[in-house]
Amino acid sequence: MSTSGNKPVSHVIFDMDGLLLDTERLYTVASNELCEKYGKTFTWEIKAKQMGKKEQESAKILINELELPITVEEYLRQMHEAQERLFPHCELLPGAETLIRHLSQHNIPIAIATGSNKFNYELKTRNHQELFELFHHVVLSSSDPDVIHGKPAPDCFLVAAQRFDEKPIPDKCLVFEDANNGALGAINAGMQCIWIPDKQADQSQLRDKLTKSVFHLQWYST
Ligand SMILES: O=c1[nH]cc([C@@H]2O[C@H](COP(=O)(O)O)[C@@H](O)[C@H]2O)c(=O)[nH]1
Ligand SMILES: [Mg+2]
Repeated sequence: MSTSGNKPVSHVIFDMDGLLLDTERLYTVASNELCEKYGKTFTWEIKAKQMGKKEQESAKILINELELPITVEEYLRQMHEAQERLFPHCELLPGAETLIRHLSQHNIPIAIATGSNKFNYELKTRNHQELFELFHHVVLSSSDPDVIHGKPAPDCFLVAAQRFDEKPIPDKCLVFEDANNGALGAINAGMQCIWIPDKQADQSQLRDKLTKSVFHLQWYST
């Protein structure tokens, strides 16, 4: 398998939120609800800083940016309450299922590297279990002791590569990401990256560093 003008890849690592699952929209619903309680406005600029981070890091960003009068623990308690209500209904994003099944049928090893934790992973994948079983492994940055720093650090991608049986070098791994932090993390890991950003993302930061940038995973579905 190769991507045009780039090095051949043997293993594929997927981000999860906003890439495979339509959960970024739900994080926004939960964050809006929380911010409104304190008379504050949640913005895309703040969200972009949070995306892909481990949840403790992400909590600190929002609390500091909006000077919320709550602790990280209280923020997480309120967010988990909203997420328990919202995530079990999340849908797959267009093209995700076709691409996952295509790679799996062709015996290309696939894994997930997400900023999420175990609790949220179970909520988000509850209705998609058969599909998520096709992944060789899943790295949950917020619950995994081997992931010290969240994206844009390379940690979760390097851990994901090491957990494939073949332990591929980073060069041979291709990452699909939606978040700026995630795409930077993949590049920092020395991997190739296809960036599928939200339409609101600031693209100037990343364009020249990436293997490819597209607006839809469906673009890759055969
Ligand atoms: O609006 C938000 N989006 C995303 C996150 C963080 O990003 C992670 C999702 O990362 P990824 O895209 O790597 O799966 C979530 O678990 C959460 O920690 C967040 O806090 N708020
Ligand atoms: Mg994402």
